[in-house]
Amino acid sequence: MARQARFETLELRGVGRTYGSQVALTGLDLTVRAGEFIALLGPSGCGKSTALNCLAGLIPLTDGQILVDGARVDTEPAERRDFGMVFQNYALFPHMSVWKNVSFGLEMHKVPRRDITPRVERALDLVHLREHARKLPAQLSGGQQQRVAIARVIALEPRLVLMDEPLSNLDAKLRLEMRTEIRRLHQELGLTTIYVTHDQEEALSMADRLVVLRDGRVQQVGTPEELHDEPANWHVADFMGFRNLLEATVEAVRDDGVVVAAGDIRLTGRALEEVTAGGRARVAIRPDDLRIAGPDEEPAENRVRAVVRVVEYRGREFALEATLGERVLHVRSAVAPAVGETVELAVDPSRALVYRDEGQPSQVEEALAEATA
Ligand SMILES: Nc1ncnc2c1ncn2[C@@H]1O[C@H](COP(=O)(O)OP(=O)(O)OP(=O)(O)O)[C@@H](O)[C@H]1O
Repeated sequence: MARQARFETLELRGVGRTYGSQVALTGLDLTVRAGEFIALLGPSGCGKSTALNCLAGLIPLTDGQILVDGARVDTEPAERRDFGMVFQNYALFPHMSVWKNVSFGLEMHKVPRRDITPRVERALDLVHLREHARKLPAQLSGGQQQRVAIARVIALEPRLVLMDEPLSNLDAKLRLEMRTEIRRLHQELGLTTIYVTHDQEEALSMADRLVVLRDGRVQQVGTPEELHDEPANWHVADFMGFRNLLEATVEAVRDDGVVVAAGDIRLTGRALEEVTAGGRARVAIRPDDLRIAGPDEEPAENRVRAVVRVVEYRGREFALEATLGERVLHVRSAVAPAVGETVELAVDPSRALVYRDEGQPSQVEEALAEATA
């Protein structure tokens, strides 16, 4: 098959997929620009693999359209889309050498013989595997196998690269190395990439834009900074590492902030969704935005007195858990108080994000409920 020209835009319009009465994905709208690195992010079962497989043409859509530069591709079979896929389990041919694994796709695509050798060489060079070309996949480490899978896709020069949790079978150190490697390849080759992961750090460090999914629906699309600083709702905040999610009642909505009460705690925060006095809310605070304040430090507002229960050393700082009645607060701190000590925790009102609460449990609460069931 002849290579198709790179595109300007890839558009998903109302893409959905149901399995009987089970909605795996619904109403996915997204416009991807040429050269972008997009991460589809969300917890297990949120529909990210479904979205990727719909794009790849491995499963048909039940709703919506996929367009490349305005022309529909969702009606085309997978092999006509010119999209390349890197799978979680590498999906290498075990009986073929590294070289053959990479050249095979080119042969299948009827690339002229004289072009195959330079393309395989270049792809293997890019992933630093040239000297392993004669080996079989079983003679390689997991990281090297994943590099072969990536080389195979690079050699095909597809107009879109799809990656489904490509690093989840690697150990932590290799995962970090391969993150940088994939990012470097993306920058060097400018391949438009859609990358599925449940790891928010991975997504934040690699992607130009992130799409956060939950229960098959898009929650937010934004740059890493946008998602990090201003999650659209408390579920996104939950997923983005705001470990403190206090259930609260809105006391007052003022120009300079929203006053909320969570048991004995009273805080002024910044509303990122419309909230009304008397309504339920969730206050989301990152562990590194809760700081231990000195007794005479000004201002004295936005303070919580809590008892330190756990102190864990984490390299340059400490991860603390402090309790206040039933509540547990997670704090990142440069200093380590003693276990049992009472501390004053302070949060800047702009860093206490206030959201509407419809009463669903958070990830942690769900996990606790499952564990005690
Ligand atoms: N073949 C299928 N038949 C029925 N339901 C399915 C099928 N494939 C997926 N689902 C359901 O669709 C929902 C989304 O699944 P999907 O695999 O896309 O999630 P995911 O976010 O990729 O999760 P994971 O990270 O665990 O792979 C889930 O509730 C899943 O059970």
